[in-house]
Amino acid sequence: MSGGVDSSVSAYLLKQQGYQVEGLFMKNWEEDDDDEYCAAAEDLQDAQAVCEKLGIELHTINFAAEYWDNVFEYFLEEYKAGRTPNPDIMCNKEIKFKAFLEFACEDLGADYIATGHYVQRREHDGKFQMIRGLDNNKDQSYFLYTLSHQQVAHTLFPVGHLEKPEVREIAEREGLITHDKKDSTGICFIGERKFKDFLGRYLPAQPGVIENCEGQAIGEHDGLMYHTLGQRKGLRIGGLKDAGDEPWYVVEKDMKRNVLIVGQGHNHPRLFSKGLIANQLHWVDREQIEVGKSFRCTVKTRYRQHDVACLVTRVNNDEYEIMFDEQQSSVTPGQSVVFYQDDVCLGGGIIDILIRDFDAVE
Ligand SMILES: Nc1ncnc2c1ncn2[C@@H]1O[C@H](COP(=O)(O)OP(=O)(O)OP(=O)(O)O)[C@@H](O)[C@H]1O
Repeated sequence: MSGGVDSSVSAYLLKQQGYQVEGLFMKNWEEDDDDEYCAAAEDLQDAQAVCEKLGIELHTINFAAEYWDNVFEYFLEEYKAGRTPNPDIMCNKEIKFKAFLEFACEDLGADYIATGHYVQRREHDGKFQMIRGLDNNKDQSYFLYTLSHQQVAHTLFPVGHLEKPEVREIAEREGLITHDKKDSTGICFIGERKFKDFLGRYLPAQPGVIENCEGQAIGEHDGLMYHTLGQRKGLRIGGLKDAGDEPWYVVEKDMKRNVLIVGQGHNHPRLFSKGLIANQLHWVDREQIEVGKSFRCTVKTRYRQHDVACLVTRVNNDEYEIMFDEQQSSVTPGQSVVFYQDDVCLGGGIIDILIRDFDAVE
């Protein structure tokens, strides 16, 4: 229980269904002097209030050391390498569905864990598949592709077949104080504080030049790690004659020269990829395919993106090539590519290399 509305209603629904329910609140981040930004204490109080209302016990556990070693260090390494990681996906893999699941089953004697994620599961040929959440707007399967079918088999998703407004209505009707609590946004350990200040505390920033695609210096950046491909906001560009009003977008991070390369207009050709190479593949319940073999499915290269049809080919033991039917804008190394067959989440991997027309020309 996170102290949010989705896990509160999940606990309520399971109790209604006759399960013996207990709450588990985890703490993953030790606050520092900046703790005005950390809502953990308030979240714990809310989880406690909901458990009291439901008449269930609340346990707490601290996974801050595991989180630091397995999620936060990966997050910093990726930024250092010029990539844009997704720590929530790593947190699900290493913490929620590993340390947390093990603790619940082994130490608390649970048969299942349940979370307030908007996904569903379905038994198929004796295995559990992960299905998109019914509420298209909230579907969280993108963040859960690292789960195995055994982990899915041990997890209940009580709100996955509901729309978010229904979940809030249930919470209000049942007098749960979390009913109107705002959805969490952004990276949990950064919270509402400024991303740039936060990252700057852990990684040295190296200021440099911004160039246009013709190699002309047109601005300055405070560090490549503060920028991501496709980004528009926060670029300091100036003094360019006849540039017009169209906004500028990051199209490349030249790590060797510490130069940020930008292109003008949201249709700039260098923003588009026709495919990508992914590694660190995980399959929820699909058999591994042989090297050289292909299959068709749809993918998302970012949360809240429409699926795009593609051909997936296993290139070697570790790498897969994904070629889109239609070019995609702002695909970003370090983010995840997630595979679907209709509503079934097949699995996913980490985007390593982009396949773009202009790369071949250069
Ligand atoms: N600190 C925590 N302790 C225990 N469980 C957590 C914690 N944070 C998240 N979870 C579990 O993971 C689920 C998804 O977490 P996420 O951060 O995406 O929150 P959310 O979708 O806003 O859900 P909620 O409304 O329950 O906070 C939660 O519903 C909860 O079951």
